[in-house]
Parts: sequence; structure tokens; C-alpha cells
Amino acid sequence: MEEKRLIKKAQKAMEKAYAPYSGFRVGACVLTSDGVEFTGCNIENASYGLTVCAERVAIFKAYSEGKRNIDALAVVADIDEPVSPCGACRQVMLELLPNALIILSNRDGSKIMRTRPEELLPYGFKL
Ligand SMILES: O=c1ccn([C@H]2C[C@H](O)[C@@H](CO)O2)c(=O)[nH]1
Ligand SMILES: [Zn+2]
Repeated sequence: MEEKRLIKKAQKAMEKAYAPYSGFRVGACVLTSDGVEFTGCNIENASYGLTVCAERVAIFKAYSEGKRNIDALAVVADIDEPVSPCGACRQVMLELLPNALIILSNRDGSKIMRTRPEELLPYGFKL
């Protein structure tokens, strides 16, 4: 099943998280309409505000390779409950993958929430 594979890839990407400050490890995987997948992990910095979330790394990898049609995004964190994406990522999702299925899960993939960018960020800012 596609959803399970995306979660597995996000879990694998989570192992690469660079999170020495928060210790909060996150992984993500996007699926493009032509079946290509891009993974990401969170990458922190001593200048804390420069940190980039796992979701945005995966989304930006897809866009930077010319893949703008994203059908699904899976995000997992090393916690018991499904991860809740930050406000910045919600804003990015709304603009870059407005119609994608957003799959949120926990460390072992045992709990899954399914949502959409519009539901994660109602009345979001758009130009
Ligand atoms: O959905 C989320 C939530 C948090 N983080 C990262 C940012 C930071 O490195 C750490 C703690 O906020 O987790 C993500 O990558 N994705
Ligand atoms: Zn974020």
C-alpha cells in the first residue's frame, strides 16, 4: 500500500535528522504525480531560527527537481502520537501542494491521521 510505503520512507529519513538542540527527530516523504518520491529530515542550526523542518526539506527537494505535482506527503516524528506540522510548514503546504493528501504518523507508524493543507490551515494567506 502506497501510504505504508511513504510512512516507511519517512521513518527511514527520520534516522538522518540533524537535531542536536531539540532532540526531536522528524522525517518526511513526498510522492509526485509521476511516482517519484523525495524524502527529508529536519536540519537544525546553532542559530535556532535557521532550522528547516523535515516537511519543507522534502517539498523543496521535489520543487528544486522540477516536480511540482505532489499527490501525497507523509510526516513522522519519534513520538507516540502523530506529528503536528508547524505553522510555517502549513503555509508552505497550502501554496506548494494545495491538493495533496497529508499523512501524519508516529514513530512506529501505528497511528495515522489523514488531512489536507486547507484543513491544516483554514483561511491561510494567499496572494
Ligand atoms: O512537523 C514538524 C515539527 C517540528 N519539526 C522540527 C523542527 C525542529 O528541528 C524540531 C523541534 O521543533 O522539530 C519538523 O521538522 N517538523
Ligand atoms: Zn515545520
